Amino acid sequence: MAAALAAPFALNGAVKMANSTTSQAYLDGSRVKESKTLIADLCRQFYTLGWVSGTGGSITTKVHDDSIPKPEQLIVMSPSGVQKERMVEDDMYVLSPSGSILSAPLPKPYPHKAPKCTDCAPLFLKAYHMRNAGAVIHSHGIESCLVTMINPFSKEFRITHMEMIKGIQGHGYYDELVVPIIENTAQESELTESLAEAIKAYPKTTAVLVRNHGIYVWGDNWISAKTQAECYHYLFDAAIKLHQLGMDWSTPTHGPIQSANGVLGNVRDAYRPTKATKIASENGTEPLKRCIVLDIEGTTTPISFVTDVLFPYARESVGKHLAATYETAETQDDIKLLRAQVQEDLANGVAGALPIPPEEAGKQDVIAAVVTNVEAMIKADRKITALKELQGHIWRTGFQNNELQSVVFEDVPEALERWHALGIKVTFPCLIVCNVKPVEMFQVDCQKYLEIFV
Ligand SMILES: CSCCC(=O)C(=O)COP(=O)(O)O
Ligand SMILES: [Zn+2]
Repeated sequence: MAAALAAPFALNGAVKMANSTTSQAYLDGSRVKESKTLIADLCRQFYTLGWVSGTGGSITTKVHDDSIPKPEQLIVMSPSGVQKERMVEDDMYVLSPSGSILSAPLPKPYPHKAPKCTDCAPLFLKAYHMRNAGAVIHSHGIESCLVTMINPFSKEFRITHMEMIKGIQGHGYYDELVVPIIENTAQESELTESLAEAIKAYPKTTAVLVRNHGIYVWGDNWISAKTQAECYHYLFDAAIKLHQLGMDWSTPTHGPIQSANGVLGNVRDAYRPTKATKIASENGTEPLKRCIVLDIEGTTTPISFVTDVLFPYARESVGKHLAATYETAETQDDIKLLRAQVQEDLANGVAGALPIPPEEAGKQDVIAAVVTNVEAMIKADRKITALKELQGHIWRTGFQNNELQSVVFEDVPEALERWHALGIKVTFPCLIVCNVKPVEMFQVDCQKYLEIFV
């Protein structure tokens, strides 16, 4: 027999709920009984799946009763620290919709511990209150644990193009399923605030993963929570197996994880522990984060963009750029560099070199001579600093004026987003052949993922 508690809601043997008064008889009645038995049955079943072994994991359901609006239905929860597969109806707690304990199990003799409501109670209440859930399952299934460990910095689990995604509320086969990951804490109840934050930040989610621990899954009722929990575990298992096969679970094709030479790089390699990472984690400090150094020409951007767009643009814009910026210190420096280069070229008899007159000759004459020299240098495909500097400045203006539109391969934004989600920084080598700041070579929506080049 369960023991009824004197809770703030108990009124002369009646339990006052938000809009209705329920008698003690209701608390002891068949609907509550069915929910208690259901939790015991489900726990036995989930034990065989490894979701609630070693007393871990927990289940809660509302007392489904069509005559009572869901926010006012009573809640049944399992006890804490017990062998979940051996629980019976009388082991369960009954709570009011706001979370007050209305009835608790009777103590059992040694070696049983004194009864206590599940430590997951505050977390379950968040799902009830923030999502109007009808049932919540907390699983310690190893798949839900391992999937958070593959990429230890990831804040989300993402997967797409898997049939079982259809079993998750509001999702279709082609949708990307995103499950937030929160960090584990010493005590279950300490997870409450980060779980609430994740629920708020991911309005579409019906689950939250807890790193190195498990998952919380909720649904409109116990059937929905159970179905979704099964689908989530299936998808985590699939992701782990794909990862073991060297395949990328997060892309639509689930193809091989690209080699370090590929555009996407090798995310597994990005997490292969280095000595420094190992030492840091052994010391209990946060492991070092990794950085990917990207090339642009031929890696993120077609080489043809440089040859067919950037170089012609620079050639055609020299005169206009010099005329518009002639008085600036930057352009004066560019002209100074070019004048010195031309003097050297003249001394060496380089074809096409023509003297650039001194500043006193006037803006027009200086610009005309610079344009002639620059055209000859571009025609000869000279790789000289003076030319690269001027070209870089012309391209920068072109990107700023939107006369130049950046081009990146179609899988680059996806890779940048994924690396960003994994906490991996993306940067570029200091010397870029075309002397454009890398950030300018990317569409605005990609720029946020880049470390700004300085
Ligand atoms: C070995 S289980 C540790 C506690 C835990 O994570 C859990 O889910 C069980 O909580 P409960 O209080 O329901 O036993
Ligand atoms: Zn747990």
